Amino acid sequence: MSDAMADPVSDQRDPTPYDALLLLSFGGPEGPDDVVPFLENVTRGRGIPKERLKEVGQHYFLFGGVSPINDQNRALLAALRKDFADAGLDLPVYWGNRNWAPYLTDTLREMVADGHRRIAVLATSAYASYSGCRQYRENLADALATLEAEGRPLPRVDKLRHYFNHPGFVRPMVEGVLTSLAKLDESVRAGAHLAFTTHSIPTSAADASGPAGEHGEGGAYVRQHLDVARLVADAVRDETGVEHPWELVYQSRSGAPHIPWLEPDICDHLEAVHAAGAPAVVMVPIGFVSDHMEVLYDLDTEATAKAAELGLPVRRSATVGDDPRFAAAVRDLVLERAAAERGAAVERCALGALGASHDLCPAGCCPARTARPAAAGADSPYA
Ligand SMILES: CC1=C(CCC(=O)O)c2cc3nc(cc4[nH]c(cc5[nH]c(cc1n2)c(C)c5CCC(=O)O)c(CCC(=O)O)c4C)C(CCC(=O)O)=C3C
Ligand SMILES: [Fe+2]
Repeated sequence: MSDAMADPVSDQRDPTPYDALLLLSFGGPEGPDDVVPFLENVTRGRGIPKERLKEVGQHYFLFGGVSPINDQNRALLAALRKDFADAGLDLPVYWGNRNWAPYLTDTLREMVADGHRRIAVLATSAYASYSGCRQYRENLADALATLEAEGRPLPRVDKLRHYFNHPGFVRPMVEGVLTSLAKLDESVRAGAHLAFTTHSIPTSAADASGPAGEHGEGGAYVRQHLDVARLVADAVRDETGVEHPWELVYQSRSGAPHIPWLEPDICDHLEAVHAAGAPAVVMVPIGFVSDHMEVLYDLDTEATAKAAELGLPVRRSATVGDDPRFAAAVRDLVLERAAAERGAAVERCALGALGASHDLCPAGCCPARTARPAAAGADSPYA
């Protein structure tokens, strides 16, 4: 691995002003009876067609009604606690979800009861966009509003910056691609294409993602993913000496068919590169932090079946999950933000062309279709 990929986690350990870290995630069902209520939570007020919901419910039932995402977050929680303890960083870590137990509001209430008032928040989404950033901020505002209505003291919550280009996020993915390439038959390995995938979102949401006017078509969402794809592809080339053709493609589209979403879809892409003579493909889910249902169903089940039908050898590379380098990156992000909040000089660690993302989302960043209160940004109604 090149020096530029070296891990620059600082050796300092002062989390002041933070007194706790909250791991904020999506949540998922843990048994067949959870599936429908979970989907109702996810889609409340979002106008997703009934047919799509039935179909997505089937994805979960295929796996016994259990999403792997909660166990993956439990593993990440353990990895964070171990990393912090090993580094001598004394900062308790809690976990709460947007759509399933443990619910964010319950966790935040517990944190306040435990005396925490200044909370750093890590969302399990590395990129800008309404779904990956502002929606989590809206959930934080909702939770704060509930605590306020209950007459409890309100903590201050600071969402840590987007970490798509942090080496602790990028480097494990590079290794994942190398592992997947090694598993391909030697006869097809050198010619293998890399298909970087992320969640499709409406093109209007992509165009509006990030601070208004700072990014062109596709917005911060597409630019950030392109930057990561290029970083991973370049690092793989440096390691193997082979220039693998690559493209950024999309998966998990929902919503009404007449509304444009980001394309091409991974399955259409597999067809296209197969027709163009690609001997094999490695699917690289750079848009996700763990191998949850969108990876397990949309890539490992659906896209893999499509490839089999085409006779195209495919592999799917691992997401970062609970990789210790990712846990160390989270520590780095906490300490970086803590120093910034204290007014101290900070060294921000970021690879690629875009630089480190902002700490505080500016007003109107990643706008919602209908404006709602969002915490942890310049337009937050909370301190
Ligand atoms: C950008 C993005 C991420 C990545 C960032 C992040 O991680 O936050 C993400 C993650 C996830 N999405 C997930 C599940 C679902 N997403 C849905 C619906 C939607 N996602 C969207 C976007 C994203 N989603 C959008 C624009 C919609 C349309 C409705 C709307 O505008 O809100 C639906 C409804 C059915 C359907 O339409 O598919 C489900 C069930 C799970 C859990 C998986 C598990 O259980 O293991 C995870 C991690
Ligand atoms: Fe989603």
